[in-house]
Amino acid sequence: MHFFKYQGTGNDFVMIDDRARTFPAADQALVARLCHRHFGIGADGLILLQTDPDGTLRMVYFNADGAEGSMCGNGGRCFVRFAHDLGLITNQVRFMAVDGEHEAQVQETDVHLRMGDVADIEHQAAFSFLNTGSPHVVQFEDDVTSLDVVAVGRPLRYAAQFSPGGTNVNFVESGPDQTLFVRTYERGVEDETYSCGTGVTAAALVAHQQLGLASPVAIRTLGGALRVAFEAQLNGTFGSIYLIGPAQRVFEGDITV
Ligand SMILES: N[C@H](CCC[C@H](N)C(=O)O)C(=O)O
Repeated sequence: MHFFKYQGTGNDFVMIDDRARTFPAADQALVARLCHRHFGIGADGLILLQTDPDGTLRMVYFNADGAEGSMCGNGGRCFVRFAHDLGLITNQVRFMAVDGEHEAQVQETDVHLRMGDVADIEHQAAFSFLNTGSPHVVQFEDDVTSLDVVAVGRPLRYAAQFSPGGTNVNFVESGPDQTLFVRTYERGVEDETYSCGTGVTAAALVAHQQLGLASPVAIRTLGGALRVAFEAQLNGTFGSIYLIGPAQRVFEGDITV
């Protein structure tokens, strides 16, 4: 099986050109093995690039555990780069994903990916909860650098109030220059990843509401820098949300399945 490997701020994905629709998408064990860092290629997730009969590009995303996931922002940026590298698109594209249609632009090394509008942010005492294509807890911390993200994140990921689906968990530190530092525990990977696109999007929107940060919000992750641009409406909803940052091919190869 031929594959490509992409990464966007260190969130890495096995990318398969599945326009022939031959990939056995129901085989969770296969997807999990391809993503495994010791028995497979190694990735946080796997993405199929498909085309519908009417020519629409379609992104199908699986978490590293092999189950089909909800929307993946960094994966979406890598998907756009992949379609561009294959010569399927110019610098502007529309594609379908699990949460609906997305529009994106390729601008040099960056991909600007439009995310779905966000209507509801639930603020609780310790954290906020919202869905940016995937569900996210956003919790502010004074010192995110030395936080044990897995130890603190995992109980929230499995907390009864988010069952049965669970949630991703983001720890956010607000820096002196209006930038955020975000570390994320990702469900479906069940570990910290270097960056999570829907997670930093969630962090930026909460930081706008709670800290007054203006669009575009600059965010640092373990895997690099991202920006989130948005239009905040007076009624507390958000539109024209863009996740902006680099996405690149790392290597390609063949694996025996
Ligand atoms: N890394 C992804 C998020 C994947 C979401 C997934 N972990 C889930 O909620 O099942 C991102 O860049 O947005």
